[in-house]
Amino acid sequence: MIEFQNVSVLYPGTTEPALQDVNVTFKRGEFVCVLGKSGAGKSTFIRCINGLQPVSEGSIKWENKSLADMSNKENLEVRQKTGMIFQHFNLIPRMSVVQNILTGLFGYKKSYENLIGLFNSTERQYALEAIQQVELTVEPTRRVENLSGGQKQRVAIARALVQNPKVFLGDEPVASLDPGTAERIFQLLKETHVKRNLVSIINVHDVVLAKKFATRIIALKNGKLVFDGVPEKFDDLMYAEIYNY
Ligand SMILES: Nc1ncnc2c1ncn2[C@@H]1O[C@H](COP(=O)(O)OP(=O)(O)OP(=O)(O)O)[C@@H](O)[C@H]1O
Repeated sequence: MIEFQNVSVLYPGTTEPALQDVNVTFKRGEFVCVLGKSGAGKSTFIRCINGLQPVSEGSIKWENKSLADMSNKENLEVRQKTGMIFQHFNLIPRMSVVQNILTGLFGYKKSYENLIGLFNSTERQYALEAIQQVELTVEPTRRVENLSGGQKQRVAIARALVQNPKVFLGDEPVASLDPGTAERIFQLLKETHVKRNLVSIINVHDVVLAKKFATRIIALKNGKLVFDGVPEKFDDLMYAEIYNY
C-alpha cells in the first residue's frame, strides 16, 4: 500500500542525508515499529510517508501512485487518510477535549466552517464515539491543558480516529509518558489498529515495547535502513549494532 523507492532526504545546509536510499513497502494490517538512535532519521522517515517532508531523491507511492505525481486534491486525501500522533500531543491547550477532537475533521471541511468552528450534530457524535473508543473518562467539555499526559494522548488518538484513517503514523507517541501509561497507550494503538485493519508505523525508543507489540520492526542507522524483520529476529547483536553498545 505504501512503498519507498530509493528515498533520500538531504536537508538544506547539511552535507549528510537524513535518509539514504531507503527501499521498503508496507501493507495493510502491519504494525511497524521504527527503531534507531537519536538523529538516525526516524522522524524524517515518518514525515515523508504522507508528504509532510518532501524527498530529495526517489519516490514514495501510495497504492502505486507517487506522491510527487498526485494533484493537490489527491495529496489532501492522503493527509486525510493519515492519523498522526506525536510525542507532545500537538493539542490546543485552551480548547476542550471535544473541540480538539473535532479539529481532526478540518481536512474534510470548507475552511470557513473550520474558522467559525461549525460542526454538525453527526460530526459531534463522531467525536463522542471516538472518546468512548479511546476509553477517555473525562468530561468532553474539559480543557485539555488540565489533563494528564496519558489522557492528552488519548485525546490525540481520538482526534486521529475521527479522520477515519487508513494509516496511523506515530512520532515517539509514548516518549513523554511513564512506563505504565506508555504501555497502555501502545495497547490502545494496537487494538485500534487491529479493529480498523490499518497500516501503523510508529517510532519508538523503547525496544521492549516494540518487540511486544510490533508485527514488524525496521531500524535506521545514519539514515540507512539496517534492519527489517519480525520482532523475534531483532536480537542483542542487532540491538548493539543499532545503538552502538
Ligand atoms: N529541519 C532540519 N534541518 C536540518 N537538519 C535536520 C532537520 N531535521 C532533522 N535534521 C537532521 O536530520 C537527521 C535526522 O533527524 P531526525 O529528526 O529525522 O532523527 P530522529 O531519529 O527522529 O531523532 P530523534 O529521536 O532525536 O527525534 C539528524 O542529523 C538531524 O539533525
